[in-house]
Amino acid sequence: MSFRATVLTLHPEMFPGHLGLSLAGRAVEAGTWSLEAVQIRDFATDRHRTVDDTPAGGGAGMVMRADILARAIDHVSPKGDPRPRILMSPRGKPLTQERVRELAAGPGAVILCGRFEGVDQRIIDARALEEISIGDFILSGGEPAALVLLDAVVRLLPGVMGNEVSGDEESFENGLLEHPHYTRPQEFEGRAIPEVLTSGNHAKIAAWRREQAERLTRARRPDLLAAKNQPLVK
Ligand SMILES: C[S@@+](CC[C@H](N)C(=O)[O-])C[C@H]1O[C@@H](n2cnc3c(N)ncnc32)[C@H](O)[C@@H]1O
Repeated sequence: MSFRATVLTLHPEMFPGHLGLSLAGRAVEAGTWSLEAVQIRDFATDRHRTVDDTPAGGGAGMVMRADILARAIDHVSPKGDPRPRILMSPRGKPLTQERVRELAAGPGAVILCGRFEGVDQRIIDARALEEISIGDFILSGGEPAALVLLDAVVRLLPGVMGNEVSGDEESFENGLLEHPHYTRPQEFEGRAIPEVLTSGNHAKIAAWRREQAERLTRARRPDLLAAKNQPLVK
């Protein structure tokens, strides 16, 4: 089963972007996944292909209209489509590697990219859109966020990554940041590769890596350790 991504956007020319290159691009050619970028303006009803209007209650900017978005969503994802419908949104749940893994195991995703001030709340409610954020900052549009989400998902699809093992050892996969990496030359500007890594002792190397991962996580992301060790209190 191949992963099917449909992106609703005012800028379809931004896709596939970097996802047309390298491993992700080759995986499209191999039929592992597909990407369709659909112009939201094609679902407008007036001559000027208007998709937005002024905010109810006043204020700056424009809001994307629920009726136009509904037509677009229903066209690309009719009733019965099993794919989750996602809205890229700074108000959404932060994207995690766990959610990325779930999406990669599913049939695909329909992704709506906001622009302007965002979208009318009623389309979020009426089509049960899952709001996902890629971080606590504001982009000018959802397109780069959709590319980030799809990049993270596509590299996990079967056969996409050359070395399948590396996926399991990466940051976040076990609740820790990854240990540091080294490669040749043995010495760089007076800095040597830590001795243990050239010892050939695999148990010692594994222990050192684990220790480094824990040290880094404690220093930089204590929230990850806390989330891993403490059961959720409901
Ligand atoms: C200028 S932003 C709108 C910001 C909105 N007025 C707010 O304050 O929450 C336009 C669009 O960019 C996308 N976007 C911006 N920041 C994002 C983020 N951190 N994660 C995901 N999408 C984002 C969303 O699709 C959003 O509708």
